Amino acid sequence: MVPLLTKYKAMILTHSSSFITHILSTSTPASSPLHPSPKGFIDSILRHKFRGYCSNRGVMASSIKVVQNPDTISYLNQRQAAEVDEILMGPLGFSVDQLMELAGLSVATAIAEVYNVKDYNRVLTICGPGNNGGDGLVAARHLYHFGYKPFVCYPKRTAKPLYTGLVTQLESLGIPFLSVDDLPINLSEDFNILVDAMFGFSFHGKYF
Ligand SMILES: NC(=O)C1=CN([C@@H]2O[C@H](COP(=O)(O)OP(=O)(O)OC[C@H]3O[C@@H](n4cnc5c(N)ncnc54)[C@H](OP(=O)(O)O)[C@@H]3O)[C@@H](O)[C@H]2O)[C@H](O)CC1
Repeated sequence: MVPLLTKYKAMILTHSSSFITHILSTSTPASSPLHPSPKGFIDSILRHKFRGYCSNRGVMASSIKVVQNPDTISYLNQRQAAEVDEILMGPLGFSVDQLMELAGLSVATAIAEVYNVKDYNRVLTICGPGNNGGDGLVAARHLYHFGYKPFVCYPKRTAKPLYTGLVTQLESLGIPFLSVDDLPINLSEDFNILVDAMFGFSFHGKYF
């Protein structure tokens, strides 16, 4: 299961998200065709698009390197992920909401490809206060449209229109918002899938 998730993490990173999707179920998911080589996809973006762009325009991005292991898994660290976003939102002209929509849709698509909606229906998305949390709100909306039963825990909200709009869209679909106190101690009792959208590359402090 871990390699699958890591592959998707790599794929999702190409859409500027450092999302990690955690699957709580212990049973093995049904296999399904994966996107051909996420590693190749991310390599091609980083090597050709960004580096090509940067060498043309003199923008420094040479510090972006894809770390690969022999099992064709690619990783970006925190700084590299932030650097990809800076390029996307700077010289390449993508907007935050455009990237957020792609990130959330990528997460929902990855889940739908690996975990069939019949056996893995109840999805809890835990959303943090920043853009990573916004990615999670978008993912919950797409999961609903894919036939899943999403639940959202969004304890620290922001009043910015981008986020209030995402919340309104979820409320209009009747997607339940749960407080932290509503959550069971053992999440796997109530949910099949947990989407961790708490923090992305702006996390500071220590992991524990
Ligand atoms: N171009 C973009 O920025 C896009 C990014 N995308 C995704 O968003 C994240 C990065 O989003 P960002 O808003 O910069 O930050 P985070 O979501 O990682 O979190 C910032 C908030 O988290 C709080 N924070 C950080 N560390 C802690 C901590 N240890 N304890 C409590 N709270 C913490 C932080 O609070 P501050 O008080 O420090 O301000 C912020 O509120 C990126 O990874 C992508 O996944 C989108 O895809 C769209 C484009």
